[in-house]
This record gives sequence, C-alpha cells and structure tokens, in this order.
Amino acid sequence: MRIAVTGRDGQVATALAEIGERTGAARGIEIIRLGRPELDLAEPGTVQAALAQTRPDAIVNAAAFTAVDLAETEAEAAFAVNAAGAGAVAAAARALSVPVIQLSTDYVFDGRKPSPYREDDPTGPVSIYGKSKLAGEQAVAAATPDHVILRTAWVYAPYGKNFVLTMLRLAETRDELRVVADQHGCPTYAPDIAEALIAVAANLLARPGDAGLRGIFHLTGAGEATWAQLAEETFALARQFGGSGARVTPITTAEYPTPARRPQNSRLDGTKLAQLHGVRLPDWRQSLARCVARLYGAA
Ligand SMILES: NC(=O)C1=CN([C@@H]2O[C@H](COP(=O)(O)OP(=O)(O)OC[C@H]3O[C@@H](n4cnc5c(N)ncnc54)[C@H](OP(=O)(O)O)[C@@H]3O)[C@@H](O)[C@H]2O)C=CC1
Ligand SMILES: Cc1cn([C@H]2C[C@H](O)[C@@H](COP(=O)(O)OP(=O)(O)O[C@H]3O[C@@H](C)C(=O)[C@@H](O)[C@H]3O)O2)c(=O)[nH]c1=O
Repeated sequence: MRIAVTGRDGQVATALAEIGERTGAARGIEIIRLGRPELDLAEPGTVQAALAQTRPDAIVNAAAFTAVDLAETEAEAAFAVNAAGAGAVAAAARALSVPVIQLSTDYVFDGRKPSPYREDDPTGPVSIYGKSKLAGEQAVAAATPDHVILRTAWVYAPYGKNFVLTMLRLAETRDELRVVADQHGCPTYAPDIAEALIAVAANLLARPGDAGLRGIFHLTGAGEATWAQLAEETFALARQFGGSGARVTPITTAEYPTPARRPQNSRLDGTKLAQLHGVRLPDWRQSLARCVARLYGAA
C-alpha cells in the first residue's frame, strides 16, 4: 500500500513516515511525504501533479494552517489552505481514483455540549481556524464520495509544534506556569494517529464500495483532560525521567486571553470509528508516557 501524505514536516506526516521507515518493508507499506514547494495547498495548481507522480493507493491530507491564533488575522491564508487546499487534494484523489483521508479538528464544534461530541452533532466553530477546517470538510465531501474525514484533537508528539513541548520548554525557565483548567479535550499522540490512518486506509482499499466506511469519524486518545491536567501529567512524567517540571496553577480561560476563542468542551466520542473501522486509541496518559520517555531517551 502506497500512501501519499501532505504536510511533509508536520506531526502526523512525520509519524506516518517513521512507521514507513521502521516497519513499512515488513508490512508492505510505503509512505511518500509531500510538502512545499512541490505541493502547496495555497497553490491548487501544484496539487494534482505532485500527488499523481507518487502513484498512490491512498492519500492522506495532513497539511494545514494550524496556527489557531494567527488564523484570526490571516483568515484568507487559513481558508486557502484548510478549505480550498483540502478540496484540491480531494479532487486530485478523485481524478486518481483513490480514497482520501482528510484530517480535521475538534475546533469545528462550539464547545457548549456537556458530553463528548458525536459525528452527527451540529458544528459551530468559534474560531477562524475551526471555520476554515469545517469548510475543508465540506470541500472534501463535495469533491469525492471516496473520503474519510478524521476529526482529531490536541495532537502532540516528541517533535513539531505542540502544547506538550511548549510546556516542557517554558518549564526550563519558569517555576510556575498558569494553565487553563476549564477547557476539556482529548489529547492525541501523533504516532497513534499514524497507525490509525494506516488501518483506515487499508479498510478503504479492502472494501472500495462500502459507503459505511466512508464519511466523518472521530479519532482521539481515550480519556479526557484539561490543558492544566495535560501540563501536570507531562511534568510528572518528566520528573520520573530525571527532568524538571514547573508548578501548574490552574486558571480560567478568561485569565488567559488569546486572539482565538477555543471550545470549552471539545471531547470527541470515538465509538463510530471503533465499531466500523475497528480502531480505538490508547488512553492519553499511556501515550504521553511513551512520548515523554522518548524525549528523555528512555524509549
Ligand atoms: N495539531 C493539532 O493539535 C491538531 C491538528 N489537527 C489536524 O491534523 C492535521 C495534521 O496536524 P499536524 O500534523 O499537527 O500539523 P502541523 O502543524 O504539525 O503540520 C502542518 C503541516 O502543513 C504544512 N502546510 C502549511 N501550509 C501549507 C501549504 N500551503 N501547502 C502545503 N503544506 C502546508 C506545514 O508546512 P510548514 O512546516 O512548511 O509550515 C506543516 O508541515 C491538520 O489537518 C490539522 O488541522 C486536528 C486536531 C488537532
Ligand atoms: C502556552 C500556554 C497556553 N495556555 C492555554 C491556551 C489555550 O487555551 C490552551 C492550548 O493552547 P495552544 O495554543 O498550545 O493550543 P491550540 O493551538 O489551541 O491547540 C489546538 O491546535 C489546533 C491545530 C487543533 O486542531 C486543536 O485540536 C488544538 O490542539 O492552553 C495556557 O493556559 N498557558 C500557557 O502557558
């Protein structure tokens, strides 16, 4: 199975590439990463040719404008990549007669639901990033029926830009960190997402006409946390490996003003993916332990 993945140096694409390098030969999986300048989602003219030359069996669109706060002032750029760009990738998949898996986000919801969101719950993004990703979902669905939209959340890895690495970096110079404790979500480990993407792609290729395997699915680490709990657990693990952590002071969203609004509740219910694709991710604490162990050279 040859999987072409966009967003070459991002967390998810990197995690997929690692699987390809470590176990791809034994498992018959080849990962081909694409990025700028040869594939630029803001330049839709580059998309089809770049993807076609990889001769993929399936395409994963992991490229996105992910700077949530910056998107508030760069809406046009965010929409170009996350909406039009995603549509261009899906159109290329259709032209190549292969399935496309589009990564999307918990930030398509407004966060007011008191329990975890299901796939058919009404969307209502409260940020430009969320709005642009929702428009991307719609563009993908309009471009090809042979798609899966995987909404994930709070992604972290031992590399790239993410909250866990930000906390560890800030703790190097500060004894105390103030972290919001009234936003609830599901931290998700990029290498877990990568394994799930491979399983979903294999299912799509095995059952080409199965509409039940297509459409929107939620994919997050099991369990739930606040950002403050995620920071605390990160520091607890870092200390186990001889590192240092900061003291976490829980604060409210109002006490940490940001340009973009974030949903208060962005927990996603992964039941549908488990039932139809047989994919369920480990608890976020287990995966965070693997991540931090790797950062400290213990894994
Ligand atoms: N990170 C998270 O917490 C979450 C992410 N997601 C979604 O998951 C997917 C993967 O996220 P993640 O791996 O964390 O993302 P990253 O932010 O780690 O990487 C995004 C990648 O997209 C690339 N990119 C940005 N603009 C363009 C463009 N115009 N053309 C081509 N490539 C571009 C970036 O390139 P460059 O390095 O050059 O900027 C980068 O390599 C995205 O769809 C994201 O919306 C969903 C929920 C949570
Ligand atoms: C750095 C920092 C952040 N925060 C808060 C701000 C915010 O409410 C929360 C998370 O901040 P970040 O900016 O790191 O995370 P953010 O960019 O909002 O993360 C999101 O990224 C996009 C791409 C997604 O799709 C989402 O699922 C989600 O992962 O933590 C603190 O309370 N204290 C701090 O010291």
